[in-house]
Amino acid sequence: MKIIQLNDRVSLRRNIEEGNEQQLNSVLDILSQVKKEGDDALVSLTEKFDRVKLASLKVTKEEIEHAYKQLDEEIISYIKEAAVNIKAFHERQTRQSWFSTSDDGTMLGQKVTPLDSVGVYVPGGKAAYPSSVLMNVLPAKVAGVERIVMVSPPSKDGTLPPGVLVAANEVGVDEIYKVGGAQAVGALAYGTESIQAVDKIVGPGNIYVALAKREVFGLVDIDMIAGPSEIVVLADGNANPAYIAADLLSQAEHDELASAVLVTTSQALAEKVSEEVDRQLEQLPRKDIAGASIENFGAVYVAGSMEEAVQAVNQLAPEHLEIMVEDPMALLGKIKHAGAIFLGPNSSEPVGDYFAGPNHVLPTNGTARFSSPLSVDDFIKKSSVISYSKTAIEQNGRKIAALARLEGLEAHARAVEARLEDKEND
Ligand SMILES: NC(=O)c1ccc[n+]([C@@H]2O[C@H](COP(=O)([O-])OP(=O)(O)OC[C@H]3O[C@@H](n4cnc5c(N)ncnc54)[C@H](O)[C@@H]3O)[C@@H](O)[C@H]2O)c1
Ligand SMILES: N[C@H](CO)Cc1c[nH]c[nH+]1
Ligand SMILES: [Zn+2]
Repeated sequence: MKIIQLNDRVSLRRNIEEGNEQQLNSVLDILSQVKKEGDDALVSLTEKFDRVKLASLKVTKEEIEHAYKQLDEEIISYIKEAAVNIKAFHERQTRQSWFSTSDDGTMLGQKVTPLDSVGVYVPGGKAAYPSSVLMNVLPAKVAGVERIVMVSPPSKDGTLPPGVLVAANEVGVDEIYKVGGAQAVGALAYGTESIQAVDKIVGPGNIYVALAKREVFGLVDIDMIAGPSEIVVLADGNANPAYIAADLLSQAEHDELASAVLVTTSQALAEKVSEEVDRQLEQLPRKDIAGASIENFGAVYVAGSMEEAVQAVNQLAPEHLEIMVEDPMALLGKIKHAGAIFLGPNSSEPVGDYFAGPNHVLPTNGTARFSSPLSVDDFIKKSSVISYSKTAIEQNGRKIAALARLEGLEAHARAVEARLEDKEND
């Protein structure tokens, strides 16, 4: 792993979310096929990209029952326990409608309503992600979304992985379809004969999924464009190099484009972690992927002071930040930009990926500067409520009419004045 003396130009930005021209053209072509040909396009595109000819897109009850038989009781119980933790965390995020009344009889408020329908994309190319089913569906459930549709690309035998199906069934997904990539996003946005369109599409995916989500945004809402995983570890000289190397590799194994970075005040620790990464990498089953990620987007930065190190972390604004210093709580207040912050030696990043409760769908590529983890807020919307009394309109009607005329909007002014002049308005 490269060891670099820190200067002020650290960045995780990888300019990958734009895609190249060929990828964008391919996505536009796929979306237009789905719009024109509906289910026929979904079947032929699945044959082309996933190499499977589907007899039907919808997952049946029998397929879900079969999935339960393929998994050990023990792992099913862990999926259930993770779901309990994730649900409990997200229940603390719920918002209530509120209304307030003033002496003149005015009532103002904010009405909170869950979205009617949501489509959840679960990636299925390089790995199966039952954890992403829980993380995307549970906040929608807690928000009260009525219809939750899941899509995921089928494996070569035309099925979805058992863990994905069991997780979906455990958290109450209403409909599951075996379709992935840009074509799945198109189906959720435009609707086809079998898949009714939804109001919002959430969930991570590869570049084709990301570009398709960006393209249909406006017709439907989207959560974010979640890019490849990122981890930054902030450590002092006393941190455990083996733990740090293991945690860096945990994210590197996601993707050749994932990034894993250590920022430390200790040259000695930098050297030990670099050696540990090389040693542990050799023992990993996905060492090709993790190795490419470490080679291209891995780095160890050595800072002159903890202050300088914290500044670098805020500049990186990583998806995941682990703080491995003597007193991590003392540094927490100084961290401004990070999707999820893991404190102390036992809070390894995968604790958050699977089990603790907070969401693992997080802002990437520096977007933690202005955005937040997926949450219940992503699945609700707010309507403002205004109720003016006779007293309130009499006291304020002329002011409102004047403000309308300032904008040259006579009809606005007259609409309000109609109430003031109406003798029957008692
Ligand atoms: N941020 C998170 O929370 C999170 C969680 C899990 C996974 N991920 C990320 O999601 C991504 C998953 O990517 P993936 O590829 O494994 O699965 P995916 O399901 O996103 O993509 C697979 C689909 O891509 C389409 N595709 C493949 N090649 C294509 C081509 N040449 N032209 C058009 N379409 C094509 C196919 O339809 C295929 O079904 C990874 O980057 C992973 O790191 C992120
Ligand atoms: N670390 C990923 C988000 O960057 C989420 C995940 C799913 N499974 C394992 N990890
Ligand atoms: Zn992960």
